[in-house]
Amino acid sequence: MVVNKIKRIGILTGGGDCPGLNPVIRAVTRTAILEYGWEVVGIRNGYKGMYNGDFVELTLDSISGILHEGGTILYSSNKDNLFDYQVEEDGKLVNKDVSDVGVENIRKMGIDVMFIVGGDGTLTSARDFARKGVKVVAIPKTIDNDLASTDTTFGFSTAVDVATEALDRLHTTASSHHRIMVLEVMGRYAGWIALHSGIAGGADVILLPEIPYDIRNVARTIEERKARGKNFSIVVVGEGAKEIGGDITVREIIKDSPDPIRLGGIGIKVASQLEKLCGNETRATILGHLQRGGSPSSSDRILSTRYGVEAVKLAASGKFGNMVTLKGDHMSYDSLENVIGRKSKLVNPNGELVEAAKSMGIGFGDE
Ligand SMILES: Nc1ncnc2c1ncn2[C@@H]1O[C@H](COP(=O)(O)OP(=O)(O)O)[C@@H](O)[C@H]1O
Ligand SMILES: O=P(O)(O)OC[C@H]1O[C@](O)(COP(=O)(O)O)[C@@H](O)[C@@H]1O
Ligand SMILES: [Mg+2]
Repeated sequence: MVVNKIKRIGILTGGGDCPGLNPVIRAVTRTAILEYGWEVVGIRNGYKGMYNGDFVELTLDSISGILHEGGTILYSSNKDNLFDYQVEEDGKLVNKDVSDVGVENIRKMGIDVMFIVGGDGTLTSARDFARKGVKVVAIPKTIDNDLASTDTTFGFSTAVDVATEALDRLHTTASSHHRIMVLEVMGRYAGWIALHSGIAGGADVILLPEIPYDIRNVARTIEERKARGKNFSIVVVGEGAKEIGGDITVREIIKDSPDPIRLGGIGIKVASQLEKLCGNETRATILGHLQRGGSPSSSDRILSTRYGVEAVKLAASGKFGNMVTLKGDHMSYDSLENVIGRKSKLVNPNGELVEAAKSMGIGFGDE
C-alpha cells in the first residue's frame, strides 16, 4: 500500500566521500526502478544541491559502470548546513535557516522520499529534515567506522586495506635501512582504522585516540625488539592519538565547516620523539586521502549494495525517519533520533581486539 504512494525518490551523498558511495547509488537506483518502478533523482553536491536545485535524473543507463568506481557521481560536501547557511543579505554575509528552500525544491521536483547517505553530520541534518516532515531514509557512510547504531560502515574495509598495503611497503624499506617508520592514518577521534590496519599490517606499536600513550613506553617496545635483533620498527598512529595528559594535534581549522577541526601532525611528532629516544633514523608518512580515494574493496561493494537495497525496502514499507543498519550479519534499522542521540562508536581499550594485539606483543604505549 505504501509502495503505491511513492513515485519518485531523491538521493544525495554528504560528508567526506568514501569508497562504496557509487555502489550505494547504484543499488538504490536499480532496486527502486527494477523492483518498485519508481523514478530516481540525484541531488548533486550534498545539501548545497538541495538548496540550489541541482538535480539530475538517474536511470539504469546513467548509473551503469559505477560499481567499482571510488568517490560519488553525485559529488559531496562537508559544509553547507541548510539549517545554518551562509547567505548574502543587504551586502552582508549572514547565517540563516534556509532548510525550507531545500524542502520546497524537492517538493517541486516531485520527490516523495529522500535517501540521504552520510556520516554523523549529514545524518544530523537528515534527522532535522525528518522532523520537518520530509520522508527520509538514511544510509550510514564513513571510513572512520564510528557510527554507533551500526556494526560496520562501508568504506572502512577499503581504508583498512589501503593502510595495510602501506604498512607492508613501509616494512621492506624500514628493514633495509634499520629505521623506525611511523604511519599516520585517519579516523578522527576513533582508532578503528589504526587498530585494524596495525594488526593486519604487523605493526609493532599502535597508538589510538582511545588509549593515551607515554612515548617512553613506545620507545621501550622498540628497544625490546632491538634486543631481539630487530633493528627496525613499524608504528601506526591514529590521527586523533594523544599523549597521557596531552591534547590532540590539530592540523587546521576549516571555519565554514560545521565540524571545523581537521586532525593531523601527530605522526611527525611521534617520529621525531622516537628518533631522539631510540637513535634510529625515523620517517613519518601521512597516508591522508589515499585512504578515501579509489575503488571500493569487494566486501565494501557487497556491504554498500546491501545497505542500498535494504534502504529502498524500508521506504517501500513506509518506515521513514530511520537509518539502515548492519547488526551481526542482519540488515536492520534504527531511528535517526536514536542514531544522532548516540555517542560515537570508539575502540574499547579493554576489548578483545586490543587484548589480542597485546598478547601478540604489540605495544599501545600505555604500559
Ligand atoms: N550539527 C549539524 N547539524 C546539521 N547539519 C550538519 C551538522 N554537522 C554537519 N552537518 C552537515 O552535514 C554535512 C556533512 O558533515 P560532516 O560532519 O563533515 O560529514 P559526515 O556526514 O561524514 O559526518 C554537511 O552538509 C554539513 O553542513
Ligand atoms: O577531507 P577533510 O575535510 O580533510 O576531512 C578529513 C576527515 O574526514 C575523514 O576522512 C572522514 O570523516 P567523515 O566520515 O566524518 O567525513 C576523517 O577520517 C578525516 O579526519
Ligand atoms: Mg562527521
